[in-house]
Amino acid sequence: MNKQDMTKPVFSAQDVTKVYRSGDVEVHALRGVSLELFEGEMAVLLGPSGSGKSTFLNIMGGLDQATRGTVRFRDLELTACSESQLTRYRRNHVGFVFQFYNLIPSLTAWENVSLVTEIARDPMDPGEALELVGLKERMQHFPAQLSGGEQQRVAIARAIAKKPEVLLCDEPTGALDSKTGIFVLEALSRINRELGTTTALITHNAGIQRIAHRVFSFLDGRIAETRVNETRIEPADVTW
Ligand SMILES: Nc1ncnc2c1ncn2[C@@H]1O[C@H](COP(=O)(O)OP(=O)(O)OP(=O)(O)O)[C@@H](O)[C@H]1O
Repeated sequence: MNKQDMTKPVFSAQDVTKVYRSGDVEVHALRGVSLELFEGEMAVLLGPSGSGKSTFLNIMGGLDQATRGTVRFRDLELTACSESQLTRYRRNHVGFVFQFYNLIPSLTAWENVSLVTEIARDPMDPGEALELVGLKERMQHFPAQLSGGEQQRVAIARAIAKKPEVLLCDEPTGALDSKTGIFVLEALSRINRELGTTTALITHNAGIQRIAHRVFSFLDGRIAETRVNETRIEPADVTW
Protein backbone atom coordinates (compact mmCIF):
# COMPACT_ATOMS: atom_id res chain seq x y z
CA MET A 1 0.00 0.00 0.00
CA ASN A 2 1.31 3.46 -0.82
CA LYS A 3 0.40 5.98 1.85
CA GLN A 4 2.06 8.92 0.18
CA ASP A 5 -0.13 12.01 -0.13
CA MET A 6 1.48 14.89 -2.00
CA THR A 7 -1.29 17.28 -0.93
CA LYS A 8 -0.44 17.14 2.75
CA PRO A 9 2.82 18.77 3.80
CA VAL A 10 4.39 17.35 6.93
CA PHE A 11 7.32 19.81 6.85
CA SER A 12 7.31 23.26 5.27
CA ALA A 13 10.58 25.17 5.26
CA GLN A 14 10.74 28.77 4.02
CA ASP A 15 14.02 30.51 3.24
CA VAL A 16 15.98 28.84 6.01
CA THR A 17 19.45 30.16 6.71
CA LYS A 18 21.95 28.94 9.25
CA VAL A 19 25.10 30.77 10.23
CA TYR A 20 27.54 29.14 12.63
CA ARG A 21 29.76 31.65 14.42
CA SER A 22 32.92 30.83 16.27
CA GLY A 23 34.89 33.93 17.23
CA ASP A 24 35.25 36.09 14.15
CA VAL A 25 34.59 33.24 11.75
CA GLU A 26 31.15 32.80 10.20
CA VAL A 27 30.13 29.68 8.32
CA HIS A 28 27.02 30.04 6.16
CA ALA A 29 25.81 26.45 6.31
CA LEU A 30 22.37 27.19 4.81
CA ARG A 31 21.75 30.15 2.49
CA GLY A 32 17.99 30.05 1.94
CA VAL A 33 16.44 26.59 1.80
CA SER A 34 12.74 26.20 1.05
CA LEU A 35 11.01 22.86 0.63
CA GLU A 36 7.99 20.83 1.57
CA LEU A 37 8.00 17.17 2.53
CA PHE A 38 4.71 15.37 2.13
CA GLU A 39 2.81 12.76 4.04
CA GLY A 40 4.36 9.34 3.55
CA GLU A 41 7.10 10.66 1.30
CA MET A 42 10.53 9.09 1.01
CA ALA A 43 12.97 11.92 0.24
CA VAL A 44 16.67 11.61 -0.43
CA LEU A 45 19.00 14.55 0.30
CA LEU A 46 22.12 14.42 -1.83
CA GLY A 47 25.10 16.73 -2.16
CA PRO A 48 28.79 17.16 -1.54
CA SER A 49 30.33 17.27 1.90
CA GLY A 50 29.64 20.60 3.60
CA SER A 51 26.65 21.49 1.41
CA GLY A 52 24.30 21.75 4.40
CA LYS A 53 22.38 18.46 4.37
CA SER A 54 22.98 17.51 8.01
CA THR A 55 22.39 21.06 9.20
CA PHE A 56 19.00 21.07 7.47
CA LEU A 57 18.06 17.60 8.75
CA ASN A 58 19.02 18.61 12.29
CA ILE A 59 16.82 21.71 12.07
CA MET A 60 13.87 19.59 10.85
CA GLY A 61 14.51 17.21 13.73
CA GLY A 62 14.61 19.97 16.35
CA LEU A 63 18.26 19.26 17.17
CA ASP A 64 19.40 22.67 15.96
CA GLN A 65 17.81 26.11 15.40
CA ALA A 66 17.72 28.06 12.16
CA THR A 67 19.29 31.52 12.11
CA ARG A 68 16.48 32.90 9.92
CA GLY A 69 13.48 31.55 8.07
CA THR A 70 10.63 29.34 9.20
CA VAL A 71 10.24 25.59 9.54
CA ARG A 72 6.89 24.04 10.32
CA PHE A 73 6.08 20.50 11.30
CA ARG A 74 2.34 20.28 10.60
CA ASP A 75 0.91 23.15 12.72
CA LEU A 76 3.94 23.49 14.95
CA GLU A 77 6.37 26.25 14.03
CA LEU A 78 9.70 24.72 15.02
CA THR A 79 11.50 28.00 14.48
CA ALA A 80 9.37 29.58 17.22
CA CYS A 81 9.79 26.75 19.74
CA SER A 82 11.67 26.91 23.04
CA GLU A 83 14.26 24.25 23.88
CA SER A 84 11.76 22.35 26.00
CA GLN A 85 9.13 22.43 23.24
CA LEU A 86 11.73 21.08 20.82
CA THR A 87 12.61 18.31 23.25
CA ARG A 88 8.95 17.32 23.44
CA TYR A 89 8.64 17.52 19.67
CA ARG A 90 11.64 15.22 19.18
CA ARG A 91 10.40 12.76 21.77
CA ASN A 92 6.86 12.51 20.42
CA HIS A 93 7.23 12.84 16.68
CA VAL A 94 10.74 12.11 15.36
CA GLY A 95 12.84 8.98 14.93
CA PHE A 96 16.54 9.48 14.19
CA VAL A 97 18.98 7.09 12.52
CA PHE A 98 22.63 8.10 12.28
CA GLN A 99 25.66 6.60 10.60
CA PHE A 100 26.88 5.12 13.87
CA TYR A 101 24.34 3.03 15.67
CA ASN A 102 25.03 4.01 19.31
CA LEU A 103 23.59 0.80 20.74
CA ILE A 104 24.26 -0.04 24.37
CA PRO A 105 26.71 -2.97 24.26
CA SER A 106 25.58 -4.60 27.50
CA LEU A 107 21.93 -4.81 26.39
CA THR A 108 20.39 -7.22 23.88
CA ALA A 109 18.73 -6.02 20.68
CA TRP A 110 15.33 -6.33 22.38
CA GLU A 111 16.50 -4.41 25.45
CA ASN A 112 18.03 -1.65 23.34
CA VAL A 113 14.66 -1.12 21.66
CA SER A 114 12.69 -1.43 24.90
CA LEU A 115 14.63 1.49 26.40
CA VAL A 116 12.65 3.70 24.02
CA THR A 117 9.31 1.93 24.20
CA GLU A 118 9.27 2.27 27.99
CA ILE A 119 9.10 6.06 27.77
CA ALA A 120 7.04 6.50 24.58
CA ARG A 121 3.36 7.48 24.53
CA ASP A 122 2.00 4.81 22.22
CA PRO A 123 4.85 2.50 21.29
CA MET A 124 4.82 -0.79 19.41
CA ASP A 125 6.14 -3.87 21.08
CA PRO A 126 9.98 -4.08 20.78
CA GLY A 127 9.58 -7.51 19.18
CA GLU A 128 7.25 -6.10 16.53
CA ALA A 129 9.76 -3.33 15.70
CA LEU A 130 12.58 -5.87 15.40
CA GLU A 131 10.42 -8.09 13.23
CA LEU A 132 9.75 -5.15 10.86
CA VAL A 133 13.50 -4.80 10.27
CA GLY A 134 13.92 -8.56 9.79
CA LEU A 135 15.60 -9.36 13.11
CA LYS A 136 12.97 -11.52 14.75
CA GLU A 137 15.45 -14.36 15.22
CA ARG A 138 18.18 -12.14 16.68
CA MET A 139 16.29 -10.32 19.44
CA GLN A 140 18.28 -11.83 22.26
CA HIS A 141 21.66 -11.12 20.68
CA PHE A 142 24.02 -8.46 21.98
CA PRO A 143 25.37 -5.80 19.59
CA ALA A 144 28.79 -7.50 19.46
CA GLN A 145 27.10 -10.63 18.14
CA LEU A 146 25.53 -8.74 15.22
CA SER A 147 26.99 -7.49 11.93
CA GLY A 148 27.16 -3.77 11.19
CA GLY A 149 24.03 -3.96 9.05
CA GLU A 150 22.16 -5.87 11.74
CA GLN A 151 23.21 -3.35 14.36
CA GLN A 152 21.97 -0.54 12.13
CA ARG A 153 18.66 -2.37 11.76
CA VAL A 154 18.40 -2.54 15.58
CA ALA A 155 18.98 1.22 15.57
CA ILE A 156 16.16 1.59 13.01
CA ALA A 157 13.88 -0.62 15.12
CA ARG A 158 14.69 1.61 18.10
CA ALA A 159 13.86 4.72 16.05
CA ILE A 160 10.52 3.40 14.74
CA ALA A 161 9.34 1.64 17.92
CA LYS A 162 7.76 4.80 19.24
CA LYS A 163 5.81 5.06 15.94
CA PRO A 164 7.24 8.44 14.92
CA GLU A 165 5.53 10.37 12.16
CA VAL A 166 8.90 11.16 10.62
CA LEU A 167 12.15 9.29 10.33
CA LEU A 168 15.28 11.35 9.75
CA CYS A 169 18.29 9.35 8.62
CA ASP A 170 21.79 10.82 8.30
CA GLU A 171 24.00 8.51 6.22
CA PRO A 172 22.41 5.33 7.59
CA THR A 173 24.39 3.17 5.18
CA GLY A 174 27.59 5.24 5.29
CA ALA A 175 29.53 2.65 7.26
CA LEU A 176 28.14 -0.41 5.45
CA ASP A 177 29.09 -2.51 2.45
CA SER A 178 26.58 -2.92 -0.35
CA LYS A 179 24.98 -6.15 0.84
CA THR A 180 24.32 -4.99 4.39
CA GLY A 181 23.48 -1.50 3.15
CA ILE A 182 20.72 -2.96 0.98
CA PHE A 183 19.20 -4.78 3.97
CA VAL A 184 19.12 -1.47 5.82
CA LEU A 185 17.49 0.34 2.88
CA GLU A 186 14.95 -2.48 2.60
CA ALA A 187 14.04 -1.98 6.27
CA LEU A 188 13.63 1.79 5.74
CA SER A 189 11.55 1.29 2.56
CA ARG A 190 9.32 -1.20 4.26
CA ILE A 191 8.63 1.15 7.17
CA ASN A 192 7.91 4.00 4.77
CA ARG A 193 5.55 1.82 2.75
CA GLU A 194 3.78 -0.10 5.51
CA LEU A 195 3.59 2.50 8.27
CA GLY A 196 3.48 5.56 6.01
CA THR A 197 6.35 7.14 7.94
CA THR A 198 7.59 10.27 6.16
CA THR A 199 11.30 9.65 5.68
CA ALA A 200 14.24 11.92 4.83
CA LEU A 201 17.50 10.17 4.09
CA ILE A 202 20.90 11.80 3.59
CA THR A 203 23.37 9.89 1.49
CA HIS A 204 26.59 10.39 -0.45
CA ASN A 205 25.75 7.40 -2.56
CA ALA A 206 24.06 8.65 -5.73
CA GLY A 207 22.80 5.14 -6.52
CA ILE A 208 20.44 5.29 -3.54
CA GLN A 209 18.50 8.28 -4.88
CA ARG A 210 16.37 6.11 -7.14
CA ILE A 211 14.54 4.49 -4.22
CA ALA A 212 13.06 7.90 -3.27
CA HIS A 213 9.88 9.63 -4.36
CA ARG A 214 11.86 12.88 -4.62
CA VAL A 215 15.52 13.87 -4.54
CA PHE A 216 16.82 17.20 -3.23
CA SER A 217 20.37 18.05 -4.32
CA PHE A 218 22.17 20.43 -1.98
CA LEU A 219 25.01 22.66 -3.10
CA ASP A 220 26.63 25.44 -1.08
CA GLY A 221 23.82 25.70 1.44
CA ARG A 222 21.06 25.77 -1.15
CA ILE A 223 18.88 23.27 -2.96
CA ALA A 224 20.30 23.27 -6.47
CA GLU A 225 17.84 20.76 -7.91
CA THR A 226 14.64 18.91 -6.93
CA ARG A 227 13.78 15.82 -8.90
CA VAL A 228 10.75 13.55 -8.92
CA ASN A 229 11.44 9.89 -9.61
CA GLU A 230 8.70 8.80 -11.99
CA THR A 231 9.77 5.21 -11.44
CA ARG A 232 11.42 4.13 -8.24
CA ILE A 233 13.69 1.14 -7.89
CA GLU A 234 13.76 -1.45 -5.13
CA PRO A 235 16.68 -1.31 -2.67
CA ALA A 236 17.85 -4.68 -4.00
CA ASP A 237 18.44 -3.02 -7.40
CA VAL A 238 20.56 -0.17 -6.05
CA THR A 239 24.05 -0.15 -7.52
CA TRP A 240 26.51 0.87 -4.83
N1 LIG B 1 28.38 23.08 14.82
C1 LIG B 1 28.99 23.67 13.79
N2 LIG B 1 29.81 24.73 13.99
C2 LIG B 1 30.42 25.35 12.95
N3 LIG B 1 30.28 24.99 11.66
C3 LIG B 1 29.47 23.94 11.41
C4 LIG B 1 28.80 23.23 12.45
N4 LIG B 1 28.07 22.22 11.87
C5 LIG B 1 28.29 22.30 10.55
N5 LIG B 1 29.12 23.33 10.26
C6 LIG B 1 29.55 23.75 8.92
O1 LIG B 1 28.42 24.00 8.14
C7 LIG B 1 28.61 23.56 6.79
C8 LIG B 1 27.54 22.54 6.42
O2 LIG B 1 27.74 21.36 7.19
P1 LIG B 1 26.79 20.08 7.10
O3 LIG B 1 27.29 19.10 8.11
O4 LIG B 1 25.39 20.51 7.19
O5 LIG B 1 27.08 19.56 5.62
P2 LIG B 1 26.74 18.16 4.97
O6 LIG B 1 26.26 18.46 3.59
O7 LIG B 1 25.84 17.39 5.86
O8 LIG B 1 28.18 17.49 4.91
P3 LIG B 1 28.60 15.94 5.11
O9 LIG B 1 28.06 15.26 3.89
O10 LIG B 1 30.10 16.02 5.10
O11 LIG B 1 28.03 15.47 6.38
C9 LIG B 1 30.03 22.99 6.74
O12 LIG B 1 30.89 23.99 6.27
C10 LIG B 1 30.33 22.67 8.19
O13 LIG B 1 31.71 22.76 8.46
